[in-house]
Amino acid sequence: MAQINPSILSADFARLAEEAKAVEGADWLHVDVMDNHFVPNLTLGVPIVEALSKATDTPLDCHLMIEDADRWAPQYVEAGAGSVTFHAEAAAAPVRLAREIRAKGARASMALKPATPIEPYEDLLPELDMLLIMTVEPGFGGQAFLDIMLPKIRRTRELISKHGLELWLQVDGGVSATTIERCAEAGADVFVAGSAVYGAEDPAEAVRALRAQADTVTASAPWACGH
Ligand SMILES: O=C(CO)[C@H](O)[C@H](O)COP(=O)(O)O
Repeated sequence: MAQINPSILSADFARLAEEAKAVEGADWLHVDVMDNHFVPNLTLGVPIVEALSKATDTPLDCHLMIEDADRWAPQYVEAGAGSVTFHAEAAAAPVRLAREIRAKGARASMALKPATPIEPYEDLLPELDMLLIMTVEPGFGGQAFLDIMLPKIRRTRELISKHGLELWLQVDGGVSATTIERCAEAGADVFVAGSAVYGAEDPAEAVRALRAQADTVTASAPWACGH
């Protein structure tokens, strides 16, 4: 089954609790943490994640687009995140960090910017619960999907299969009704969607429609693990 994670980057930040409730039924709520250093945008931090985790039953999938991930990521687990994604480009000790996130009780995930290849990280995959392939340059919602990322998604799926891992493969950026099937065909099974969900008249229905569309592909994929 495909998972759809609405990105609150496209929500109304003055009504975050209501916006979180508007997508209950989604698998996870994707929370974009940006520090204006790793990416040229600034969003939210630990106190808001803590408040959001109390405001919704949907588990939080925190995507840290921040420098010094080794220092900050564990604090997002303590704030209530069920999954914490750090960037490979921002972590000094990714293995130690993934182990620390898992030891604190959350799923550990690592993200790759578009220009970062997967191959140097092959041996780290067993340390992770999810790998995030960015399909836009991180920093802003509403950007056009980068088709040139499809081969990387395909190669990552092959590595996951080769090692027999139950690693989730997430894509983030420009995911919509127009692009989700291409991502699923390439091997993604977790889809972050910001503007395609929060820009819709009925965000909960947009989540259902995207999931159904992705499932037309993932349901018959040899690697689908039914999570
Ligand atoms: O991480 C992100 C940007 O860095 C966002 O999650 C992503 O861009 C979602 O927005 P959209 O679906 O509108 O592209």
